[in-house]
Amino acid sequence: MTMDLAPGHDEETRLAALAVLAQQVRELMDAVVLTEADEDEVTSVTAELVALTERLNDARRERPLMPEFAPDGTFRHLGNAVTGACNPHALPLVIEHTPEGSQADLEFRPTHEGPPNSVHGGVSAMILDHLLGHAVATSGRAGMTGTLTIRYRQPVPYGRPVVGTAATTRAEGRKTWADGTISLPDGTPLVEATGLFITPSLWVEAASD
Ligand SMILES: CCCCCCCCCC(=O)SCCNC(=O)CCNC(=O)[C@H](O)C(C)(C)COP(=O)(O)OP(=O)(O)OC[C@H]1O[C@@H](n2cnc3c(N)ncnc32)[C@H](O)[C@@H]1OP(=O)(O)O
Repeated sequence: MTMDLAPGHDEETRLAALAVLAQQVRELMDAVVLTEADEDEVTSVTAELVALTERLNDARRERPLMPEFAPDGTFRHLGNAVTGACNPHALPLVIEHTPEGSQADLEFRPTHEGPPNSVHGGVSAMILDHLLGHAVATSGRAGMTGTLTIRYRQPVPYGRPVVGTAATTRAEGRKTWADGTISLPDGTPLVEATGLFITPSLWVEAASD
């Protein structure tokens, strides 16, 4: 089912409300991984969540929100798993375009736990994949990740600020390479990444049609 809005409904207001819902679901997910509630309480909460899930599914889209330009002209992808304000899976990452490349202040959550008390390596890799891809895209050479190499130097904490950065390093034909890091605010590197991004032949063919 598609989400047809009632006439006069302000879509931006609805999306803002959806972003608040997504944030509440992030809080809910942390509550789930941290709760010590007893079995009856857990079962009771689950029943309420089943009902809430059904209410949302009464007006279900076929797919998450697509990339688009917001009314103020900024690019956004509200359904994205890394940056989407309307996707509870996303932190969401807010990426700044800097003279060097891309940067984001971020704070992981208890739901990102991998090894006890630190962030799962796959989650760090996902964030770096996106940051590198953003740096490549904003250099004007958008592409898909071909390879991503990660070096885990120190465990990444959750519940405290860390910084993600990325920048392109070289380009050759449809290939662009980028490096990035997740670091402590004092610059101590925790995770380093190098990626190869390839502008798909399909995109090049579509652009020349
Ligand atoms: C502002 C917005 C910011 C958005 C940021 C988003 C960041 C998120 C990025 C992602 O996570 S993307 C999702 C993960 N990646 C994928 O799903 C990619 C899946 N693979 C493909 O779609 C295609 O294989 C690919 C586009 C990578 C390449 O297809 P092509 O048909 O364009 O490649 P082609 O076969 O013509 O090969 C071109 C060159 O690339 C090389 N190549 C292809 N795939 C490769 C690969 N995977 N790794 C390394 N090299 C590769 C290939 O050998 C060749 O090298 P040479 O020119 O030197 O001969």
